[in-house]
Amino acid sequence: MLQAQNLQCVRGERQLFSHLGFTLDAGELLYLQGRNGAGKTSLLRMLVGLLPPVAGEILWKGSSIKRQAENYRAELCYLGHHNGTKEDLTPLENLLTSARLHGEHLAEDDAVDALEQVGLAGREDIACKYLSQGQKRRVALARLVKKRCALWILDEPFVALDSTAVGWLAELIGGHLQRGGLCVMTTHQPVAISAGAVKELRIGAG
Ligand SMILES: Nc1ncnc2c1ncn2[C@@H]1O[C@H](COP(=O)(O)OP(=O)(O)OP(=O)(O)O)[C@@H](O)[C@H]1O
Repeated sequence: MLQAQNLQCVRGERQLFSHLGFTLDAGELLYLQGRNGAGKTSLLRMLVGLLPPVAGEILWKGSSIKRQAENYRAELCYLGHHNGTKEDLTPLENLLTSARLHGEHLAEDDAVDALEQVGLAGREDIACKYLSQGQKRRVALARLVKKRCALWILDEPFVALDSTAVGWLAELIGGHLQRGGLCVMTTHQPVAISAGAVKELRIGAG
């Protein structure tokens, strides 16, 4: 369903990778690996269409993501390095605003339920600037709970989470894969996720 063909990435003066390719099918998880600065985030940004490759092509369901940008965006959920939460808004406002910006319908009850599932019950109405780093990460992750999209692209999703939240997120990703979803992610922490097929791709040397 997701194919990367012959990708080349250059940032500044440096070529980070070239001739990079993989295929990922329904129910599969791809771990991107590599040292700091190897180009993992750059590849994720390419996969979501935010960074055009110097060469190569990314295909979703057999056709270039450039030719179906809107459809493709509707089928993916990207969680970047940064949480993308607005500090002055509450977790509930953040979740509802993010859904609206992405053209999704999210009922307030469902948003409250998502926040409860990520362990933020009782914190829904406090401005995010008063939350801890791990709680802010949980606000960002709450987006994954209700959004039913096929492809999850996650950049270091476990960062700042305590062990309970790491276990919860591993189960959430496992459930997504069991329902036939796909996931590409980077992590420097080895986390056990039950998935049909786990693929690994190492970027750069070392
Ligand atoms: N906008 C930019 N202009 C120039 N160079 C950039 C830009 N963004 C990133 N880089 C460089 O590209 C390289 C790869 O960065 P990237 O964030 O993709 O690495 P990474 O593998 O995700 O690293 P980490 O494990 O530390 O998160 C780094 O050397 C970085 O400095």
